Amino acid sequence: MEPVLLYDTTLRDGTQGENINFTAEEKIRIAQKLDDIGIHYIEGGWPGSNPRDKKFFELAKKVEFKTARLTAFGSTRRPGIMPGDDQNLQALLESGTPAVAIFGKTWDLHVRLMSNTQEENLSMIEESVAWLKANGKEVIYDAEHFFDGYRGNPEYALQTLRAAVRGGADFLVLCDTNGGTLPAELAQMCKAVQSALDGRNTKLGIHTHNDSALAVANSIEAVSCGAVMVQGTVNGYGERCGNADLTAIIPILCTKMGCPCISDENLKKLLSLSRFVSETANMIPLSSRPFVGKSAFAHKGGIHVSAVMKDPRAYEHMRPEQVGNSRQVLVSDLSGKSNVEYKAKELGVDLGGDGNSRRIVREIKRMEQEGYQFDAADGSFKILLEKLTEQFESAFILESFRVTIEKDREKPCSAHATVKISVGCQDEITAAEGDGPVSALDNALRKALYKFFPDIETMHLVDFKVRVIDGRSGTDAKVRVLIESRDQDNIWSTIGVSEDIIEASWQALEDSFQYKLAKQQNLICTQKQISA
Ligand SMILES: CC(=O)SCCNC(=O)CCNC(=O)[C@H](O)C(C)(C)COP(=O)(O)OP(=O)(O)OC[C@H]1O[C@@H](n2cnc3c(N)ncnc32)[C@H](O)[C@@H]1OP(=O)(O)O
Ligand SMILES: CC(=O)C(=O)O
Repeated sequence: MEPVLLYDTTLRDGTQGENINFTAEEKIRIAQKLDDIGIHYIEGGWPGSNPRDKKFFELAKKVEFKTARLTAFGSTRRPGIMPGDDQNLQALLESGTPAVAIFGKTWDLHVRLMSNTQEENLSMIEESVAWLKANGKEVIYDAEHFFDGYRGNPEYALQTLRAAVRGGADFLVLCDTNGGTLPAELAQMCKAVQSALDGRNTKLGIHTHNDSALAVANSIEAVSCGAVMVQGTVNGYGERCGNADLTAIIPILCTKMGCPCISDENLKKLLSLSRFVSETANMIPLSSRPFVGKSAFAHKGGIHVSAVMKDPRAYEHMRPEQVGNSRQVLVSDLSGKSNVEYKAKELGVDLGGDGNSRRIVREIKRMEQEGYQFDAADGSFKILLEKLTEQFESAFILESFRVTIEKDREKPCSAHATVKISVGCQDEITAAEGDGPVSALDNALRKALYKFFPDIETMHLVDFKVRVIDGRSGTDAKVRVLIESRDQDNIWSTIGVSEDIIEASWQALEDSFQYKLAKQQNLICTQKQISA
């Protein structure tokens, strides 16, 4: 199969997605990551559109890209003027990139919408491409609405492509702009283009949108039909339902189609690229995203885990490490002993025999029926395993706590907590305030523990989620509290369940501190073992 070139448009079409926004500096950082993974073309933005994209191309002049050709995006000239008089085309030259991409109209309906004539549209395409070529650019011609245009008026759609070929375009990119095309018809139309342009040396590319959830499938289909450039975005960000997701297309090409568009080493950076872009876009990474999502290789069903432990191929279509991901085993009421044994090993807990794992499975199922959800709370699960196998060593014991909330007419609520704990044979009582009751409890407990474990300072609560388990019972319903905590090395989650939200919060909070302190004790033991 001919090598396929990857064309990333995260920084242009990606930013046309709702809530996706990057500063010029962030765009540079993303471009460097894209270059680092081996993307061949990076579309940086539309310099004729806004000052931010203009600034990006100014900043990019100082960046050396290892693999990628930086590309500026724009449209054909406006009707009735010369290309040299068109500000948008001028801006493309000023961006100083080796390659440019321009889009033109393929669909006769759209030509009419512009109150343009079909002849003038053909001239706009040919002259704009020719002018950019005469100015030394590699030109990628995006045939906007190609598939809709071909469906409506195939002869005119082909004429627009021929105009781009006459202008000297290096690539003709067929765009499924509205994302409504199905793979089989897309394949037919790609083949029709190939036979209509037979003998001319223009290479075909594909640019698809995900409105029918088929952007990746359509891109892959086009490659099978001979397209040598695939356009897409990281995480599929883009206008409306998004663009073709490169985090799926790249591994499919590399591992399933015998088309190694990036090296095996670079493929391992895919998850990190995906996370970097979602982090920069301030978007929560989608767990179920194929290949790079947190759940992409997560096994919950007991039957699956039992088989995966014998041979991962049973329920994994590829090795997660190939894309930088890893296998996860989740524990829940759908677990069997295989889940528990796998997870215990991962968490470093010795279960001491088959009988124990069966007993633990029964206990998990009972507790999940009560409202616990262990696949979201590794920290509490580790503590539970240790308790059930009598290995748990409590760093502290709660003697009592008291929480009060005060509301004065004008002022916002204020919360105060008093906590009494014992550590070894010493008692400690502390009081603290907080923005709310859980924050007050957290502050009081932290203060009490600090005297014995100063390292507690490095730990912070980063997320607190409350979910009513069965809302039909009104205010008597049980609540589930999930707390996520972190220190300089780790993130862990803990859980509490009760009819009382403060009690549920305390359970999750206590587990969180116990987990941290056990981790610290383990470290001290390991260090002692090392120095001995
Ligand atoms: C399929 C795609 O994703 S194409 C990319 C779409 N992306 C964007 O639109 C984001 C960036 N866009 C912008 O910043 C602005 O729309 C600009 C600067 C390009 C143009 O702004 P304005 O001049 O105010 O025009 P406006 O956005 O209202 O309309 C677009 C104009 O471009 C014209 N146009 C559309 N496609 C093309 C084309 N391929 N070639 C030439 N002109 C075109 C339209 O006919 C319309 O012209 P009109 O103003 O004479 O009616
Ligand atoms: C060019 C482009 O972004 C499109 O047709 O969707």
